[in-house]
Amino acid sequence: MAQLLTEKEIETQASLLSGWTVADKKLEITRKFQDFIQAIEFVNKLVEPSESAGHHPDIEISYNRVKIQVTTHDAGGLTQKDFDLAAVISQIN
Ligand SMILES: C[C@H](O)[C@H](O)[C@H]1CNC2=NC(N)=NC(=O)C2=N1
Repeated sequence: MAQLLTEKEIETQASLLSGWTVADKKLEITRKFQDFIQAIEFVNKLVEPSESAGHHPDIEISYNRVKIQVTTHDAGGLTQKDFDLAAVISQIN
């Protein structure tokens, strides 16, 4: 099982992620798109990297907004897997 990160490690790594917040042991970002179709197109782009990583975000879609939360459920908090996936998601438009 992936190792939980320390508070210091979380703080350091979160500072490198633009637009993400840390709350309740999760990384979170909300992206806003032109419309529902573009929001769904973005969500579909999350499939491949998530499957490749074997690590999957929690996704909430509200019309043109997509809220993404990443945490390691198996470990009960934030691990390196979460920051790695968040960095990949940050590159997707
Ligand atoms: C067996 C499978 O690899 C695990 O259940 C994976 C699947 N995807 C996952 N995704 C996330 N975000 N957290 C996990 O703990 C997790 N576990």
